[in-house]
Order: sequence, then C-alpha cells, then structure tokens
Amino acid sequence: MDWVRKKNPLIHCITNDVVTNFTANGLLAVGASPVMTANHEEVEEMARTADGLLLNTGTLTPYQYEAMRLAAQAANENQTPIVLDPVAVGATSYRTRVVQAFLEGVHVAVIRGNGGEIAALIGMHADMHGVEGKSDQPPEMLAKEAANVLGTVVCVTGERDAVSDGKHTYLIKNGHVWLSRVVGTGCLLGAIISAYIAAKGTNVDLSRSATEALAQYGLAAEDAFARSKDEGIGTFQQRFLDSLGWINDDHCHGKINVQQV
Ligand SMILES: Nc1ncnc2c1ncn2[C@@H]1O[C@H](COP(=O)(O)OP(=O)(O)OP(=O)(O)O)[C@@H](O)[C@H]1O
Ligand SMILES: Cc1ncsc1CCO
Ligand SMILES: [Mg+2]
Repeated sequence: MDWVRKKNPLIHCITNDVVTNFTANGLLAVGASPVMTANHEEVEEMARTADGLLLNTGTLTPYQYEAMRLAAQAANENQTPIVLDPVAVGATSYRTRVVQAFLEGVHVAVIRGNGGEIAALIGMHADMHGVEGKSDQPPEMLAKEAANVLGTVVCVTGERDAVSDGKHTYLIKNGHVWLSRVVGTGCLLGAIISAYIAAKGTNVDLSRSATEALAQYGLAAEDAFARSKDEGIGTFQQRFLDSLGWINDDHCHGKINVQQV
C-alpha cells in the first residue's frame, strides 16, 4: 500500500448502509481519504474532485441508482477510474437488470465481486444466497470470460481470487477464510482496489495493480488471523484493520502468492 500512503487519494464512495463505517476506516488505514455521498445536488461535483469512484449496490435504491449514474458520468468525463461492486446481482431480477443497464451507459475500470455476482452479471449460472454467491466455474475462467464480455478488468473473489483484463489473468491465493465471516470484507476490498488504482494511475497495467491490491489485502488477513486466532472473529476484524494500517511492500516481500495463468 506504499503508493496509496504516498498519494493519499480521495475515494468517493456510493456504497451500502451495512459497510459504510468499515469502508471509511479501511480506506483511512491504507492511507486513502474516504468521502461518502449520494446526494443528487452534489454528487457530480464530488465525483469531479475525487481521485477514484467506488460504486457498490449492496443496499441499492432507485435514488441511489440515479446518484451512481450522475457520479459515473462526471467521473468518465474527468477520466477518474470507477470500481463497481455489483453486490447481490443475481439475487434479485431488479439488481441484475439495473446493473446490466448501468454498464451500457458508463465505462468502469474494474468490477469486483464474488463468483455468483460476476457469473450473474454475464448471464451465466449463479448460486446466490442473498449477498453471498458462488459460481461453478473456476475463478480464473470466470474472470477472463467476464473481462472479455464486459470490456473491463474483473476481479472474482472467494477461496481463491482471480483478476483478468481478458488477456492477462492472475490467480491470487493469499487471504484467509475468516474474511468471509466478517461482513463487508468484499465491499472494503472494492474500495481499496479503487484507492490502489487511483494512487498508481490509470496509465499503468490495471490488472496488475488490482492483483497487487488483492494480494496485499489477503496478506493483511493472514497476519490478522495469526494475531487473533485464539480470540475470535471480533478481534480478527480489529486486527485486520491494524494490519491494513501497516502493510507495505517490504512486509509483502516473499509472501505474495500470485500466479499468472
Ligand atoms: N474461503 C475463503 N478463503 C480465503 N479467503 C476468502 C474466502 N472467502 C472469501 N475470502 C476473501 O474474502 C475477501 C472478500 O471476498 P468475498 O468473495 O467473500 O466477498 P463478498 O462475498 O463480496 O463479501 P461481502 O459481500 O461480505 O463484502 C476476499 O479478499 C477473498 O479473497
Ligand atoms: C449483508 C448485506 N446486505 C446488503 S449489503 C450487505 C453487506 C455485505 O455485502
Ligand atoms: Mg459482496
């Protein structure tokens, strides 16, 4: 996260009610600055001043959808990168329909979701259980297929994570299963990918930047588990924020488990 700490990017988040506080604290921990607003009166102006825009559909309403559209148009005009987290797409027909329609009108740099959400987004079979979702496809195949269909970088997360831009595909094995026992760790990851690509710049390879962000996030979780396993997931959540606060390139040296596939 060295680049994020050096650049201190401002990340405008239009995200869900469940994870707002956790997302803001996680962004601060890695050295980014969060701002949350979906107010139609100001959302375009805020998106224009931000270095990155995060859109997360976790508790999507028609009002919030319109805010996302306005902010995304302003971000596209400014060439500010957008990260989309299509939470629970596939769980209801409303979400699937509106997120697919949204993607027809705007360009997003990165889409990050679990296997079910990404599969549903491209019309493949998805096994959804509310906000949790799985696909029967291996994550690297799904990420590559979705990247080609959607014309963006796609990150598929789960037990193993995969990132693809359609040409280059990476498999990331860092992380810990306890991440799936704390709500919003996927949502925070989307925000941190946004901070990472905003800090590194959009003229560097986005799939590599996203892969680095995922690997460092996973390593922070491994470290947090080692320091909380005797306590439980409440302590893990706190230790995870602690680890995000100090994880850096030096710490990651030799511990990154990434393969190009
Ligand atoms: N079984 C697992 N083993 C290791 N890491 C996991 C596992 N499941 C999820 N993760 C990690 O948890 C993080 C969140 O990914 P996940 O796929 O659970 O997101 P999500 O379903 O969108 O979560 P949420 O909706 O709660 O934000 C990622 O860093 C991912 O690598
Ligand atoms: C539990 C939950 N419900 C809507 S959004 C959200 C946070 C995790 O995605
Ligand atoms: Mg999710």
